[in-house]
Amino acid sequence: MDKKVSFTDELPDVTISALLQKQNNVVQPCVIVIGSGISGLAAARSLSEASFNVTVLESRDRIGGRIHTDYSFGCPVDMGASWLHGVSNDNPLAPIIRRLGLTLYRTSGDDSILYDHDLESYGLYDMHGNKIPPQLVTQVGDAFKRILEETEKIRDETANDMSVLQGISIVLDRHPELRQEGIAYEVLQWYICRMEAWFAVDANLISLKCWDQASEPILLSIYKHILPTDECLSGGHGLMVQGYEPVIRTIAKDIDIRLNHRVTKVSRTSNNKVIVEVEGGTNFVADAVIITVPIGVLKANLIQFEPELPQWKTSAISDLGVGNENKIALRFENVFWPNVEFLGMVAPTSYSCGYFLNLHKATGHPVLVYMAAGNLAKDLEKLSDEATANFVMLQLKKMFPDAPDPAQYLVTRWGTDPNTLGCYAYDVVGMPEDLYARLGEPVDNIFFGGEAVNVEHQGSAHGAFLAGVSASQNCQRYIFERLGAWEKLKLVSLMRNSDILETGTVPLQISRM
Ligand SMILES: Cc1cc2nc3c(=O)[nH]c(=O)nc-3n(C[C@H](O)[C@H](O)[C@H](O)COP(=O)(O)OP(=O)(O)OC[C@H]3O[C@@H](n4cnc5c(N)ncnc54)[C@H](O)[C@@H]3O)c2cc1C
Repeated sequence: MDKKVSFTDELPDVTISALLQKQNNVVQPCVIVIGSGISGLAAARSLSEASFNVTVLESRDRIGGRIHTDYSFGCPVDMGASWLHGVSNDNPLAPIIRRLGLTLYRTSGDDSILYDHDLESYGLYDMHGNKIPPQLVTQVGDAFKRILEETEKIRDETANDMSVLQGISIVLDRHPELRQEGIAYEVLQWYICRMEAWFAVDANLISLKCWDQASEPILLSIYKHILPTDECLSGGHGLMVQGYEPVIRTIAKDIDIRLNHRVTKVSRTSNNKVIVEVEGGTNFVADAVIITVPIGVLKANLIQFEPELPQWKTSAISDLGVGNENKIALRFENVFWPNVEFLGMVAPTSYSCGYFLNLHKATGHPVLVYMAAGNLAKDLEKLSDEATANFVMLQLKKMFPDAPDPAQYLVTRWGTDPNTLGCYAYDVVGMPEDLYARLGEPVDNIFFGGEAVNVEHQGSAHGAFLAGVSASQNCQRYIFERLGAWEKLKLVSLMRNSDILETGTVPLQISRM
């Protein structure tokens, strides 16, 4: 990772003793980071290692944001991010995972997302509890692959954008042989449901034109047999067996983090400072600010800017979509389900399909995690936790009529949680293609990090991490350019090597190859 290297070119030619004489008079530059998700923490860590004075302001009473490992079941259960996408040393999170000796359970050895879990490790059922023959699942999967391939042609043919669902519909008109009937149709809906879960939005809302540009690793993953995958992180997808929390704690170590500090306003002053106002009236003054709050929070204008952000920035914020995905985790006293990674229900619409991640297979704990995305995720947030758990149990009982009640359950509400207001960014039909890049552009001494700023890996933990490091580097460069020669020298003399970004030789621990 490119870090701190370019600054030293601008140093004055001095002796160490002269430097030491001057050192005590130099004030370290001060930066505020808003948000203690993985992006904000990565930014803060990188600034701190570069000897900047950094304070993180976090609205919640916990760190981690959309990475949240819950321990109330007596075992770690990730209610936000749970997979490492790209189980390889190229993944920027690999050095931390390796150093902590965390285990990854690889649900897929390749980079696909639709076929990211071996088909033999799925148990698919219809609404009446009948198991779907695996050959049929494979056969419909092959048809779905062809359909996706054909949608690419539609995109190349048409100047105007359309939704992925419209693209699929045109393909099926042109290629009646790819249409599915009866139970095969329901299996196709289940594949669409899985795709929608990845994007966290229904297929009628995803832009056909942009989904490879903005969600490039995702599309390449979908088209793994069709398009080259050289820009994807390789290594497939691995579940964090001990949960993501240790990674968060490691990045956050020794950083000045103020919990329960909800930022309401960011003002730029005429003397190049920023004033960051927190609910309750406290003000923090700094040389720069890095904003890493979720795109949903920015879209809802929960932070006021003085002067207002320029139009190119506000339009990027409003034009990006934000999807939703919720998890409902159920802990049982005993395991009564088969030893597969995923249990899925097929149905006549993708909305009514569903699936459970079987944590027992990966971690040994008797836990199933239901995942709902798009409109279903939104609708579930209208219910109480108890009603949501009941709904999920009804789904489970379609497959296993004798399923007992869970001993405990957990329900997320990422869409209505005011600290998140959505799951992660997606491309809305008909919008410009440079939104992620614009979102990441600084406005003077206001810098932007967060998942939605990463042009290549948005919607991921490693993408958010990289966006934080990148925002920190831009911020450092900005401040460094404005320092006098002695301040520069002081700063460089204090910089230390990163203890978390280092690349070691310890291999990643993968429990399933
Ligand atoms: C259900 C779900 C499943 C996912 N699964 C995966 C997965 O398996 N693998 C993967 O790689 N990625 C996954 N992701 C995506 C991944 O979790 C995110 O991309 C990443 O965690 C985002 O990090 P971030 O730092 O950008 O934002 P966040 O983690 O959201 O951090 C932003 C922080 O800002 C705080 N904040 C908000 N408003 C304010 C305010 N006004 N003042 C101060 N602080 C504020 C928030 O409380 C939060 O702590 C998933 C996400 C969800 C929701």
